[in-house]
Amino acid sequence: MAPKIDDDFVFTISDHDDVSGDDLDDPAAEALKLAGRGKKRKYTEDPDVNTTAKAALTKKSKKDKKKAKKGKKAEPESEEEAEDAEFKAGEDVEGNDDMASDFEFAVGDIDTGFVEDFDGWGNEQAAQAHSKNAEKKSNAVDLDEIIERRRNKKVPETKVVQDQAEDSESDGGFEGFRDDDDELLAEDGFGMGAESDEDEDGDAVHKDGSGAEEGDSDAAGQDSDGSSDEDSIAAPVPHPMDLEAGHSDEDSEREDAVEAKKAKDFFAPEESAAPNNKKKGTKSSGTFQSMQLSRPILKGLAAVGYTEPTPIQLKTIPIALEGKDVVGGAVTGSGKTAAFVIPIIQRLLYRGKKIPTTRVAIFMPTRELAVQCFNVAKKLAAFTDITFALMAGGFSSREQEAVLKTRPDVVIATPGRFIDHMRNSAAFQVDTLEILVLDEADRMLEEGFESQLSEILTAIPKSRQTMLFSATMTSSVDTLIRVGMNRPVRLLVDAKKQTVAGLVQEFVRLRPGKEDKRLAYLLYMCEKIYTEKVIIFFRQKKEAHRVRVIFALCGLKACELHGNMSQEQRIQSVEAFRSGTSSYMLATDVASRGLDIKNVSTVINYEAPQTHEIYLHRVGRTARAGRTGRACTIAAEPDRKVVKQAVKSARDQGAKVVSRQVPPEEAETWTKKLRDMEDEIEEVLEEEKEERALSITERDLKRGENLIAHEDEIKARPRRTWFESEKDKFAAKSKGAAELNGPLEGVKKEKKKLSGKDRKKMEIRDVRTEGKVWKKAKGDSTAKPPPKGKDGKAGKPPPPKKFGKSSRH
Ligand SMILES: Nc1ncnc2c1ncn2[C@@H]1O[C@H](COP(=O)(O)OP(=O)(O)OP(=O)(O)O)[C@@H](O)[C@H]1O
Repeated sequence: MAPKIDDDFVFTISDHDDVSGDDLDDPAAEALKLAGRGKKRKYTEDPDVNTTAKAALTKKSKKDKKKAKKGKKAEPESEEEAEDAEFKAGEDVEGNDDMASDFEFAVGDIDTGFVEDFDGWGNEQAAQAHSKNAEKKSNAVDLDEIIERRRNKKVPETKVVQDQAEDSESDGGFEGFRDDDDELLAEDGFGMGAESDEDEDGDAVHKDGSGAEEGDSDAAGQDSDGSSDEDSIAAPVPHPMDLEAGHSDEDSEREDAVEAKKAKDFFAPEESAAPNNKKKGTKSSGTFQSMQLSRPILKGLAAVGYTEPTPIQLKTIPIALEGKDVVGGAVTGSGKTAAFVIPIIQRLLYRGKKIPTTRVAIFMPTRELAVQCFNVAKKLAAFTDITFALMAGGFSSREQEAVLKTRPDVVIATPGRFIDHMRNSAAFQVDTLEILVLDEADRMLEEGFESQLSEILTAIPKSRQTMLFSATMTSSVDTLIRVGMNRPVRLLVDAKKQTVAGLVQEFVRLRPGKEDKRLAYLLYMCEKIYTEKVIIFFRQKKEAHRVRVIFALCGLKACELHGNMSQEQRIQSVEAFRSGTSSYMLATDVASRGLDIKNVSTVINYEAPQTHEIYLHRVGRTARAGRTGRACTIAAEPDRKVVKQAVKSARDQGAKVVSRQVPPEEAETWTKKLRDMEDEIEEVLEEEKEERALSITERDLKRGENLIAHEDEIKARPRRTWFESEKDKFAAKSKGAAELNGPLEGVKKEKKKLSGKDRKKMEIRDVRTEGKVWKKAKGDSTAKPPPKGKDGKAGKPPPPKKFGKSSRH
């Protein structure tokens, strides 16, 4: 795989990066090239592309930074520093990734031991490590600093904005959340009467499928600089259900019957799966104590405050303890992580200890989730001798390699980094794996991860135990078969209740013609109603960033979380939000799954997500673990279908659904404020862009210097191999995003065959050009270099691998 850094992102409609498409064969040469073109990049860099200057600047003092700005060379202060920066430069070059490729964390930075306030992140040390100072150091461009500087410079102009904010507060006063704001929704989910003229119009528009795909600009990798108000309008998109036009009820009934037959053959019946458990009767089997868990585990559970198992834990643990394959589904925040971690720990207590062996691999789709799971697992196993390793992108490969040498019992990984180690870390053998877990499994089985999973599944033993979990677990047998499971037991808890009981779902309707009020609505709600622990989801990174600027100008404390940020920035953001330093987290769907932050009071969908599944994951960030919470979706006409689905499913389970009205005068006030702020917003964005370009130039310069100084050493290093080229990865991401977000504009409404062009694209993706492979044990088929051609260059690559279909099926 090409850059090691973003191989494992959850790609949203907005997470397509600008990729060069170049496979970098020679890191040193490429770095020198980069250094040489530093100046050019200054003008070509997208401002939204992350602040990659961190690597060179990480170890630099602020003084150095200023010097560099004046055009002076920034000398490393010590040999160690030079070596460190040089090493990072080398890593960066391999990745060639302007999206945060150049900063790596030591695992120790986030492996924070034990904290009192357990929230899955275990991040007290992280908080220290990423104190304000550290934040300044790592953020090449500090948005708050820019705004502060501007404030100091232009006191009178800023005062206008502040005065207006004060006015609005005194006008309306702080209302907080009032129940009388709510009114029960009508069937269409908009609370306005399903039969009104406007609704009919709206439907007509939707049925026509008219409307441009504005929101998809990122998906096409065209995240242009020119933000406009229009960008904030949710892009009308054809709903995936529309695309299945032509499917009659009869067809789907037939399909259901076929699927039911397949399921009957594929899954083991749940009742017979855990006979021991059944015999015990419900009362005694309702506790952790009755599950025959060992004392160290019970102590671990007590330490984290888990007194009673949640329903999914109650169902899963006894079956998983028997070594059976499991497909588990339960609503968000219902404790799925512990449901697979507890039986793993219990089983490992009885492992042979003479030869340390890596026996378990747990896969997560994002780095944050890998970190989160790592911390939960360590906490639960605190009273055992079981060892864990975190192998997520964005952290130091070398540190991970060192940990792998100790053969940790459990490896918690993102697939991309796992493959990287499979190929390049001599110490890492995967043929000893006995248990495989895919968390957020439906996502992991989507196309973006297909080729990665394929490679992993062909390399690990077929005789393993396999467990799959997700809140929106697919039950498509055809999909599950690809994982090579052995008569899995399907454990669904509250499968029909797709959201938790404590969640109130709220919808704000953007009537036709008022779409440009979206941001005004958001600001009104954030200033007056939802003021603490609010996650706001955006479809586009660019929009999330722009709104962050606006929030900062309005004095609302916000942080961002999306794929344009380095790993360090992402962790800082989550920490700032968790600790309350930031009241609002402006995120893309990179944060929609799994993230477990305590006491998130509200999730706001700035634009409705494009599928019901994504809606469920997003709103699942609040009302977790039996708590209450609100989800508020600003929805326009094109979102009608997703809103309808959400309302229907909420009603079916008797959950509260309300409609919120934004007072027109408030919307007007904010619209005017935003209009007045327009110039300033653009200026801040421009200033930020300039600072970023400067930082990138500095970094490239520094990289070039380091490479010249350490050229021999760098060239002497063995070359790493990557799973996919940038192009391959981009193609896979596009497919993943299409799967996640629904098809793009122009996709025909009926299921279509692959065009020649599409087929070619897929072939290109599958036929990967691999570099030289090194350091791998004999007999490892994945490590064989491609045969050389006549000219001595790498010859035809091996044929693409298929999913590891088990012979058991
Ligand atoms: N038995 C338990 N008792 C009390 N709290 C628990 C228990 N099990 C899990 N929790 C808490 O519930 C919260 C949600 O757990 P977890 O993150 O595993 O949910 P999830 O089902 O994986 O959610 P998602 O679908 O969003 O990934 C966590 O804060 C966790 O600490």
